[in-house]
Amino acid sequence: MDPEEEERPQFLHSSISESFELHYPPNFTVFLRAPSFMDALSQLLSSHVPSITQGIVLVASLVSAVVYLFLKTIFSRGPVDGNGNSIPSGPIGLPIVGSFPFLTNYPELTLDYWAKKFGPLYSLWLGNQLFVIVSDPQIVKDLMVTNGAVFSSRKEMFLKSQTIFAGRGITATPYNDTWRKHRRLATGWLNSKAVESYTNVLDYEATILVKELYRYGKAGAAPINPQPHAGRCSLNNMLTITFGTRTDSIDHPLVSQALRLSREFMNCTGPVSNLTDFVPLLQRLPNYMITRGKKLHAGLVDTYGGLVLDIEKRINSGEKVPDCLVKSVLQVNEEEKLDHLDMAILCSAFMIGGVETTASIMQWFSALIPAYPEIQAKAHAELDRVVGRDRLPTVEDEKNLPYIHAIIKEVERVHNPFWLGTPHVNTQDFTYRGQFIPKDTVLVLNTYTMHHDPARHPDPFTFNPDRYINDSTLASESANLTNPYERDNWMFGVGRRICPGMWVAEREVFLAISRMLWAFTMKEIPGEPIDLAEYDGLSGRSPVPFRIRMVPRDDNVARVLEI
Ligand code: HEM
Repeated sequence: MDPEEEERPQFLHSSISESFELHYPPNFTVFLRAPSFMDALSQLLSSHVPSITQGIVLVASLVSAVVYLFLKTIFSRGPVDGNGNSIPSGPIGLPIVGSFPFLTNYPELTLDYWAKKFGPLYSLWLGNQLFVIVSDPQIVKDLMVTNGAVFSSRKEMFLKSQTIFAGRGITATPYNDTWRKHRRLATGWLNSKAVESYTNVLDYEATILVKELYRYGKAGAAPINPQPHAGRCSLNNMLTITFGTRTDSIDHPLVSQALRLSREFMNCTGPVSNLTDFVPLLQRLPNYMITRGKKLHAGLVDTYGGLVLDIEKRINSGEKVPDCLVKSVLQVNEEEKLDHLDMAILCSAFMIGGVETTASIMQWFSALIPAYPEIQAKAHAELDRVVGRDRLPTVEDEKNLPYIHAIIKEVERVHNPFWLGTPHVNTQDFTYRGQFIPKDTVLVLNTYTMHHDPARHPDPFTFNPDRYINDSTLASESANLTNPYERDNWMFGVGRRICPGMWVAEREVFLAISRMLWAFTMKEIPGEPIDLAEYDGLSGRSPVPFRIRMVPRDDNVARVLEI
């Protein structure tokens, strides 16, 4: 490692960047450490830019930077309201692309750095789009909950909303009647009462998960990567709820197909990751990201639209089809007036929103926990006391397992799959504490900063489940606390767009994690360190592949699992 780099504090400002008077974040050091402008440019193009077209735009923007620095002293950085209140302060950014080049790798670190510099409400430009970054629970509540009628829309992003979801899909639709209809249909299948009706499915899949980990890990004798197994567990839950079907092994073709589609979605649609979304010119030029978006759209419609057609055919031929989202929506379709594409995209939103997310928490748990034998020992003691060794933990046990509950909350705090949530948009001009937020601003929930706030979570970079030991709330209860500083974490978002899948997700994750802990001692493999800093996915994060040893705790495991 470069000794200079070793000594440099993570977020130290470079004197060169200071002299440019721009607010360069840490990943701008790619320029500062390069021997020449051309080297820097080629590094930028190779490491940060997904297509040549975007590269050309970046070159143009760099060449005009000098002119811009001069002009910026003449022009203000954003609009003002009728009373002269201006938009929140923030980094100046580059011409044309704004702050985009600083946000491509680990955007949460850059946004956290700027939150410390500009405060809990700051703005930045990406291309022609204004963003406001919110990093304080009270401000989040004031804007996105108390003023939820204003701050609950979505920006129709070119790639995610228009290309991949074709203007449909609950996650990406603006705050309008189409969204209300899709949200009503979704919550009908995801509310707490509905979850009770299919908890047996979640229970079954969690048991299968543990059996598979036992079998593929050869009862602790062989190293295992738990990721595909966690992925299939989440996938089967969503397949059953949505289509009344499931896969029978990780080798089933639908497993790789569904996980590939979810991963590609996560890689194409980070809230701040596509220059194509913010530079209209790029939307008219041949562009690698557009090709990927179109291919992904076709893949989703083929796969999930195909499953919808299959159910429709079976119903029409008089076959008995298990209860599921698609069946119930088809039955009321006369009045709901959803066409085939609507159905395909609604189902895609379930399969994307409900698979990589819960699987990600199980994966981060499996990647983290081997490094903490003392935490596992405490969890084992609690499980043995409350559940014993003759059965698996069940949903009914959860309230009596505060330490397991706390471990899960702590994993979610340190490894939220969505550091930047799914951004909201305001449908009216709004002035908050003397700062102007014009209509159509994109609001990003900066959960990385909030989850690492030392005032709320002392010693925030330490994995310490004890910090949640007295918090018995479910995620849905915690999200409704009057004092937003007491909320457990911000993983499920906020306000009227809060994740409608949180009841099913929480139950699914509890069953999987409590059973893994009940069955195994999870161990690191000597010489195979697990990388917790790197991750896959721009919008939803999962750990990069790793292997561990999952050693059955005793002979009761095989007996109870009937292996
Ligand atoms: C650990 C698991 C999960 C996490 C971390 C998660 C996170 C999120 C987040 C951050 C949002 C955006 C909220 C906002 O706009 O403020 C969201 C929305 C959504 N989630 Fe989840 N989610 C999870 C599981 C699920 C599951 C199991 C489903 C089931 C289908 C689901 C379905 C949805 C849908 C449909 C939306 C769109 C809501 C809307 O725009 O109105 N999610 N989720």
